[in-house]
Amino acid sequence: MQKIVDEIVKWLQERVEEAGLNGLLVGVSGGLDSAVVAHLIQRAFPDNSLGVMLPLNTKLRDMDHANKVIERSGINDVTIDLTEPHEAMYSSISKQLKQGNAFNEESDQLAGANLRARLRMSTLYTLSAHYNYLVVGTDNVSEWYTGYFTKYGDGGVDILPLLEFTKQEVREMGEFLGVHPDILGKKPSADLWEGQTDEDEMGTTYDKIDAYLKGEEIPEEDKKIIEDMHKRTTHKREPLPHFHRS
Ligand SMILES: Nc1ncnc2c1ncn2[C@@H]1O[C@H](COP(=O)(O)OP(=O)(O)OC[C@H]2O[C@@H]([n+]3cccc(C(=O)O)c3)[C@H](O)[C@@H]2O)[C@@H](O)[C@H]1O
Ligand SMILES: Nc1ncnc2c1ncn2[C@@H]1O[C@H](COP(=O)(O)OP(=O)(O)OP(=O)(O)O)[C@@H](O)[C@H]1O
Ligand SMILES: [Mg+2]
Repeated sequence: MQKIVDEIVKWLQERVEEAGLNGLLVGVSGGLDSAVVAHLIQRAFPDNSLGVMLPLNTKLRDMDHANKVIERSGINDVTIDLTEPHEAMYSSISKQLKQGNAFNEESDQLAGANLRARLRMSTLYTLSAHYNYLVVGTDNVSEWYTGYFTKYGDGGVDILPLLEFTKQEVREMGEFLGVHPDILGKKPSADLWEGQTDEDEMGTTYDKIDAYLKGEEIPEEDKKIIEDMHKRTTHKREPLPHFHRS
């Protein structure tokens, strides 16, 4: 694990040098993926890395976990509360839709949820321009393959150090880096709505996705869910379709 960590740290340093910028930042949620990235970028740039906490009706437990990440990694930090901006933007869009089309709490849950991820992205890029830092993404291969991220939200980043690692490998890296056991053991969640967990929403588990990606046999129904997700989200992984002049 030491070798992989050293290689990622060097790769991060090279990306910053190549870009001619000063350092790196990441959104710290209190979840595992961003915890691992926070530790890695702190190692790459001890004085020029930033963990950004962006609560949005965030539960105390997750704030506590995010603070543990900041403490244990030793990364510089900033907190910007997005609860009010999200409420203002969501209700304003809803009000200005034509009558009868206004957002409905239930059916537009996903629209409001994805707006959270995109507000976080906008905030990270505002800080990125201020500090001259690259925005580091946290996607692992399991999320990437299934497209389980918001296009231009948490998927809107500059570089992806964990893209070739499964969720289980990210957990092992977290153990090695000294991520708090409460974070290593908790259920992955996008926290886009109350009680959301990745595995409930997807209808399959990271263990099954990881096994599928390693070419192992998994139950037919899980295989179908994974393949359907992959197909439906192809557009998120491809270059933008554009019209070709004849
Ligand atoms: N074929 C196509 N070609 C080009 N573009 C296409 C398209 N189909 C849809 N689109 C566009 O894509 C949009 C839908 O994609 P998107 O906006 O991403 O939304 P969508 O994939 O519907 O939802 C995002 C999913 O990622 C999950 N998520 C989000 C954020 C963080 C995490 C986490 O793990 O932390 C998880 C979230 O819970 C949800 O299940 C459509 O509104 C449309 O604009
Ligand atoms: N409250 C938050 N503050 C700052 N960044 C956030 C917040 N919520 C989500 N993010 C960003 O969005 C990314 C995607 O969330 P995701 O849930 O996939 O990762 P995670 O929370 O780090 O790990 P896990 O998947 O185990 O919950 C996070 O890694 C983080 O960079
Ligand atoms: Mg999470």
